[in-house]
Amino acid sequence: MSIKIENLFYTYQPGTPFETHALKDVNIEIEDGEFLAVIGHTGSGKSTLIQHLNGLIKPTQGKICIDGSELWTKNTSIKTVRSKVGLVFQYPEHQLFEETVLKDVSFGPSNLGISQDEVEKRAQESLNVVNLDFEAIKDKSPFDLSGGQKRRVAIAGVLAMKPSYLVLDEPTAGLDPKSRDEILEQIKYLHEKLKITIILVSHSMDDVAKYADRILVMHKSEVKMLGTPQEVFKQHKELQMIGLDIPTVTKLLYKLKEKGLNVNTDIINTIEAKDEIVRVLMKGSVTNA
Ligand SMILES: Nc1ncnc2c1ncn2[C@@H]1O[C@H](COP(=O)(O)OP(=O)(O)OP(=O)(O)O)[C@@H](O)[C@H]1O
Repeated sequence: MSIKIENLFYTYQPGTPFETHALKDVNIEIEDGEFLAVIGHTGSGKSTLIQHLNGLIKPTQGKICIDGSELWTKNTSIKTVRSKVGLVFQYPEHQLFEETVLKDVSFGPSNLGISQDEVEKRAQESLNVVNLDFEAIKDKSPFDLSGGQKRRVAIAGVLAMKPSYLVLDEPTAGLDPKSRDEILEQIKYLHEKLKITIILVSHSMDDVAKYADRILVMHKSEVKMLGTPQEVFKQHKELQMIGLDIPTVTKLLYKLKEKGLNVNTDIINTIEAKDEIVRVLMKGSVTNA
């Protein structure tokens, strides 16, 4: 059981002046039970990547298999995929629209063809999992809740579908530090106790290092690194050197060459010298997906 992504490319608005290659040749496998964090600068392709996982967007090229079933083929129903892979968007509370919390959390499961009792049972369980008191909150309007509570109600709505994979796009964005820690601890609980596979997009290296089994680093639409937090951090320290000025990078290029590494010194004193440093440092030390 796993999510397998092969040769995935995605282009927004192809053939127009606004054409953007948001994903280029992404190949990764996410194992059942794993906690994978996805990090990268803004615009690096993180959201585009995760929206492919539950069939929200269709690849321009390449394929995605969920537990062996290939998406976008006639044998795989999108409805089944969406119940297996739950997606929590950035600012999910903006999608709360029912009059009561209970109705909102019940919305997803009530479309699964299960009994009303089962729907309510799932809503109750999911609200408990995200630390909200079912009786106290079920009849409240979602609009009367705090920011952190709204976020938890939105996550409960996805959990009520009983997904095997939970994909969260920056679930802590805009929250205060206390609410952020609470949400991350709840995600940890879902992973450890309920054995849900977690795919978490985050901007915070510190947060992901604490919780993730592996970290996927996206950079300019490509997978830059994929490894354990230790591997990625070791590399990240080295990569911080690209923030250095060009004369320093130039000195570094020569030093690396002296060490016997295969370095192209023809590009000294250019901006490309920084890319060369990255290439040399990256080579061989981290699994490139
Ligand atoms: N609907 C769209 N139409 C055109 N281009 C888009 C669209 N959505 C995203 N893009 C572009 O695709 C690239 C990848 O965007 P994406 O949102 O996947 O990045 P991201 O890493 O999730 O960024 P952020 O951290 O800011 O959410 C960016 O260049 C972005 O401007």
